[in-house]
Amino acid sequence: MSGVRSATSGRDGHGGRSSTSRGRRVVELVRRSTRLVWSCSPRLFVALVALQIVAAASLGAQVLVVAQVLERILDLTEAGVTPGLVWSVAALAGLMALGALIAVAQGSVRRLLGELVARSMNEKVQDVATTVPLRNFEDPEFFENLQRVRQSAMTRPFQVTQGLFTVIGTVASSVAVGAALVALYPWLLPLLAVGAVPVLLTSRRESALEFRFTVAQTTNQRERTYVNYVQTNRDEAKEIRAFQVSPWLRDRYRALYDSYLEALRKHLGRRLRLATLGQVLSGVVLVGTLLLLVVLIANGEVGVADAGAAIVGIRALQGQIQGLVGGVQQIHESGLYLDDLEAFFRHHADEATGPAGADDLPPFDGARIEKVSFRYPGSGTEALQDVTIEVGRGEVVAVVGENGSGKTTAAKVLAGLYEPDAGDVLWGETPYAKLSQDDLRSRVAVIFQDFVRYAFSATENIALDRAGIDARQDPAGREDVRAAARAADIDGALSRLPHGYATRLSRMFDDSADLSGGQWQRLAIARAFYRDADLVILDEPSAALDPRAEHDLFSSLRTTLRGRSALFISHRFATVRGADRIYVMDSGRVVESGTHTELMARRGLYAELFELQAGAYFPDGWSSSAP
Ligand SMILES: Nc1ncnc2c1ncn2[C@@H]1O[C@H](COP(=O)(O)OP(=O)(O)OP(=O)(O)O)[C@@H](O)[C@H]1O
Repeated sequence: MSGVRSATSGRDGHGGRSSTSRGRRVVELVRRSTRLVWSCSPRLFVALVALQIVAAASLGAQVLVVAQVLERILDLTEAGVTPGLVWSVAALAGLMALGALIAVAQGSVRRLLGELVARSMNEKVQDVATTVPLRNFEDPEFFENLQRVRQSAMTRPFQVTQGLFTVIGTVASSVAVGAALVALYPWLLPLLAVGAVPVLLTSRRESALEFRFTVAQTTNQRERTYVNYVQTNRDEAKEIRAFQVSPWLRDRYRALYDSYLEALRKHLGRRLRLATLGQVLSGVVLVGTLLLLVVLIANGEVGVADAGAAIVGIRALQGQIQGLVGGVQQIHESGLYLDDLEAFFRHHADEATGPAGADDLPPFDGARIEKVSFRYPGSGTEALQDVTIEVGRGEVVAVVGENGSGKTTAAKVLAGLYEPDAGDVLWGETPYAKLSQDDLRSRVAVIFQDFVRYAFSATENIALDRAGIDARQDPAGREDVRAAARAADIDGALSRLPHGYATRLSRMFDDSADLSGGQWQRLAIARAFYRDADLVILDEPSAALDPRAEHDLFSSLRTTLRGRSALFISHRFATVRGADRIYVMDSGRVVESGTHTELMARRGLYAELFELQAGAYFPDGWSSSAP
């Protein structure tokens, strides 16, 4: 992640760059923006450029027609209203109307293009976020970068599009109006160009300030978003009320916002001072140009009609140059974010691809983690130390241990979600690292304690898109989806929903329904059963189940698995008894393993925990002959 940081920090666009390299940077940014926008829709790109050219030509023509109109108006007393005057006025009105119409069309096309560019960038960010190794999500710096690029991907590509077309349009219009001005008086144009320089320079500095401000505020922004989310999210709503947390959260939100606003005020003050400096200097040059025009009229070197048209032209050109400066500023400002986005994509591209020339996944013949150690990024202690856990073909294996002993971490390593720092993770005898991650994921089904409750239909929640589009809307549920639901004993409840399997499971949307905690858990188990995986990993699958459901689940587990292997984590020793092998974890290590009978005979940690739990049911003393 530090790579992303270094790719963005210090890139303020100034840093002692010469004006040639600054010019090159703008050209390079225009080239990249053009490529980006073009790749999203060549057709709209061409349409927009064509519109810009027509708009520019109409603006240049307007200046010349104004000269004609003024000349004929000055002739009015001698010649009266001539057809030439009427035609000139009509041409001027027509050109102005055309300009206005083109502006409306440009607005629409720009908006569409902007959305297409934003979609493409957002999809790239989503691709990275959903494919990088899970370990990244343990790293605050990754989150920070992800948050920033996610935000920039939403708005900045749109701005690049806007900026690019503003530049194209204003350059074309400036050329057209400039040509008209040169025709009226050759020296006006260079003077006006000089006037634009101060604004150009200060606007570049403003862009750099803006980027630095955004980067500096990312942490604050993330925390505000989180506090806002907690206060407005459905899952948190009950606890917020029960624990009366809202005043504390509100204060926290307010404090974060205050600190952001203070920084924003300072930042805006700096931008305003810079903008004022640029505008004042450019204004001085413009006043000089207009005074020159007055002198030229007084000396009779320029006619009154031409001078009038020149003033109209200068006004138009000034508008174009300001637009050009704004466009360059927009591109430059967004360019810094584009760099940031591209650095993020580049940095994570290799991670997402997995091993080159991955081996074919051999038929399943057991999987194991062997002498594995693992430390979470930024954590001082090892979550796993020298851990070996094996699941043979057709075996049902359990992992038990106290909170924080490393069970979930071991399951994630076995599922191929975390790479260990030391030791091996093997599919049969092939290390996971040599296998295609996609193939591996398709052969392992994992249900975590905190499985996701998708606000989609029941079918989609089980099949996760594998059932096909039609099945999602089918209240009766497709047979394979129902078979998985039956195995997890949730078919009845889903069939009774208002739209059966097509019911959307969330109260967030109209015409939807929600399930109880235990029903959700059964649905998650159905999700694991639905996948045709060789290895099923269930992390506390029965935590929310009632005793009957739990008994049913485990008594039928082997039948349901139909010869597939399973590793399950549980705190309930009654469910663990029937496992082929039980691993007992303590402080990141496997301290015991064996069958229930073997472990009880050892009189170690397993026997202690088992008897502790059993004792709660049999306070007068538990014996292995108890029911
Ligand atoms: N994302 C994380 N970042 C840093 N440390 C973590 C993270 N997740 C877990 N840990 C730490 O790793 C150790 C093992 O956690 P793990 O979740 O594997 O335990 P567990 O046995 O599954 O616990 P439980 O029974 O409470 O679910 C704990 O000390 C925990 O604090």
